[in-house]
Amino acid sequence: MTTPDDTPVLDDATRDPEAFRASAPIILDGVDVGIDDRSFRPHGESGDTLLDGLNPQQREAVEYRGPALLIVAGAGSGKTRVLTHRIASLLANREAWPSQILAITFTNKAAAEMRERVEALVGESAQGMWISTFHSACVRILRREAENFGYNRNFTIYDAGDSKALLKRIIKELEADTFGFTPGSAAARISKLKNELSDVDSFARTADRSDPKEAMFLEIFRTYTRELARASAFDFDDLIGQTVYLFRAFPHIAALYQRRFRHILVDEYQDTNHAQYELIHALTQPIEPDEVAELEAKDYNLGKLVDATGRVPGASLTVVGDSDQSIYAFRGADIRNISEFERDFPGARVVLLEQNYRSSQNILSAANSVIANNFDRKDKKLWSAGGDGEKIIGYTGYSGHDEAQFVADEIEKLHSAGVPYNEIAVFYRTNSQTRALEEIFIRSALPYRIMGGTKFYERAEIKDAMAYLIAVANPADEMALRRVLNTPKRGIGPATEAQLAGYAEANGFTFRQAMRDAGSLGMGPKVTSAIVELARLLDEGATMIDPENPAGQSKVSDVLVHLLKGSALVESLRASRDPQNEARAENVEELVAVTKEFERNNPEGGLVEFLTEVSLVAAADEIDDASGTVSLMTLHTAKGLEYDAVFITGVEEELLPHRMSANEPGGPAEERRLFYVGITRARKRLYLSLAMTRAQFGDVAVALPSRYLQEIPAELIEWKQSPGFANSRGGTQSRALNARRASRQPDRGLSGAGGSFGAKPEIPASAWPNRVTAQVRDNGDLTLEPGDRIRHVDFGDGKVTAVTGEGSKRVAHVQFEKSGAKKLLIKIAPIEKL
Ligand SMILES: Nc1ncnc2c1ncn2[C@@H]1O[C@H](COP(=O)(O)OP(=O)(O)OP(=O)(O)O)[C@@H](O)[C@H]1O
Ligand SMILES: [Mg+2]
Repeated sequence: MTTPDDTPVLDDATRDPEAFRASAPIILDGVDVGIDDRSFRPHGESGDTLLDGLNPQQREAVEYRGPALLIVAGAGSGKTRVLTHRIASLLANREAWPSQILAITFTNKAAAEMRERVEALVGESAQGMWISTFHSACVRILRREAENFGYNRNFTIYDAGDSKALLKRIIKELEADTFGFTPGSAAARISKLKNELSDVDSFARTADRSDPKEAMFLEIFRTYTRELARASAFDFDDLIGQTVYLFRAFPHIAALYQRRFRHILVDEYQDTNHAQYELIHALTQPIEPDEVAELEAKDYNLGKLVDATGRVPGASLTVVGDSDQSIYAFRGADIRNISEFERDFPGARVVLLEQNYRSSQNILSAANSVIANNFDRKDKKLWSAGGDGEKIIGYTGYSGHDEAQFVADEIEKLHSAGVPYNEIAVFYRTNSQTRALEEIFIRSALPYRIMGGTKFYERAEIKDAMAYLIAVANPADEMALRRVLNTPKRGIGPATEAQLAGYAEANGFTFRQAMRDAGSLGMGPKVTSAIVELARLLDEGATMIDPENPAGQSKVSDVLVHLLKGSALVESLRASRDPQNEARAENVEELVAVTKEFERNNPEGGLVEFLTEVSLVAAADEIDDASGTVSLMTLHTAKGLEYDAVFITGVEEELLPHRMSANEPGGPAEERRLFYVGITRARKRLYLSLAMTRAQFGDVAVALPSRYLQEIPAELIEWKQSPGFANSRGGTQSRALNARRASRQPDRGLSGAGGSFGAKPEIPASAWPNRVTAQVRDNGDLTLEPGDRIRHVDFGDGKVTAVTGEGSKRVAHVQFEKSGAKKLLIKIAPIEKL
């Protein structure tokens, strides 16, 4: 493994600084930033041609040179494209070294794509740029600087599953479940605090300790923090939070990065949380004159970066975003980061983009009319010069399987008409919806891939094999050690494990040291030798990756194979004769193939780099456009992507909006943005589908059309099979009937399209114009009169101006404070009287 050089090599004076307007970069780690004139050679493209094919606003954004630029625009208006061209233009005009650029994307895949596009525009010079996610950028900084604040550079990264596993143990030990804590709830709360940059000490200062539940939470948080530190591990949120902490605590380290990155660009800025905001803020700070003097004394060689006033100005910051696509509030994302940008970065230029280049007008009109229902937003309308295009296709299945069959049939039609599979995507709100889709797709022999479903790396056997690698890379990682201790079975039971832990605790040892020393614990000879053998195997692995090893460092695949052989992990799976274990054994072998592929792609990368890469794969990263398969993913994963044809399935109440969001403040509005994100992924064809009954939450339940469907003008949708049953002959009754029939005759799944419930009732498409009455609730005989004040879950507070109609058709005319005048069907509107 190559260890990046930890001493910053400062400006290299042999370079001709006159060739560049900006001064030469600091070389932070030899591998990444070893740029010299030879590798900096934009081929052919001059800065001017980079502006071809951009509209005037896009050009303005690409050409702007100044401290801060905010590009706010709707979906598909070229925000990401502008970022790419902006980087290319800085490079092509030789205004910046690649190493002076930091571009933040939402997924590693988006990063790879942006790098490719920049390379296509300016050639190889894109190398040495940092184009990455927040998490990846922070890992690089932390690995380099870890030792400066008491961490080992081989620290482990705990993903969400690891954090929960640790919390599960802690909750058990503290008996915190009696207070109602679950690993999930504790993880969510800790994550939220960390995203607000609140650590355990600051939390302790504000927590109400007289409340036993709060006191217990503090205890959980404290133990969790201690265990992470002991294991030399960071959880996902720490990656950002600890980097911010590092910059605050060590200004001279911050200065290194402030000096290095001259251009910082952030995509999907609407989804940054407070910690990420602070990170960007720290990186764009100027270096003040007194600090400049101090740093010069330390050989920082700030050279030409120092301006006439004696300071190094802050990096130029470009952020792009769309507040209508903010879908991560539940993870602490804060739209205010956009709305307050101008205040936070004085002198910022704001560029608005209006034209959409992605979708046909019908798709955009649907998106516009849906999102217009969110109050508290600036009105903006997406438009396209590409013509109306096809109508949106709607379909109501009798069950999830019927819906899935429709999707599969339509995909086949598209495919025969020449749309490649990889230009087709199917979105859903929750992962549980994939079951029906998968069953039908398998039966129809449709090639598909699920993005971010049960991930390869989440499988138990893969986690086991990975734990061996982690224990080798980071001997302090106790969770990894405990995981491999008796996997495969070696007769080391929980009592022995506790004995080891106790011994370590009592003697101030690490768990690993206790294992090596197992001989002095007086346990049986068999157990003792099993433990000592395991410790020896792991130590062998550590020697294999030791940079000081005279025989040279081994490849990751060799280390893995050595560990697998030594532990007999695969062998024991094979020996069990359980066919599932055979599949597990194959998965572990697949992991060996993964390490080999990693070696091909990263000839310089070692074990730590491999582990980092694995822990940072996000759902969307699994997408492989070249693979010729239909992509299935959640709406959250779909952000930033585009496809010729898009299916949004399960457009039903309870799913979209999701039932969990219904009572959250801002929940339904956030769900609407999610739907908006889904709609705006489609270039040419959009399909919206739902089912009358859905097997969900362990039950077959009647499903109701989503309230959002009503928000799309009827003329934009052509219903192949309409959900207009509520208004057709027989009214709601026939629908209830269907539902009852459904529950008597459970969905037989593979019995075929619509076959589950016998003959399909004919529902005239003309029934749709009356459209769905999305029965969010039943307000019974709620009385309302002009003058009454009400609160609507989406529209906020308003005053009733008139009431018309009778019985269940009574309509309230309401003047909302923020969202204007609306008419609401009193029986079902999500309102309460104030
Ligand atoms: N001026 C232009 N001429 C032609 N095509 C363009 C232009 N600007 C953008 N596009 C294309 O339009 C599509 C959408 O652009 P892009 O992905 O950059 O939009 P976005 O604003 O980032 O969208 P989202 O909000 O969904 O992330 C892309 O295929 C892009 O190549
Ligand atoms: Mg984008």
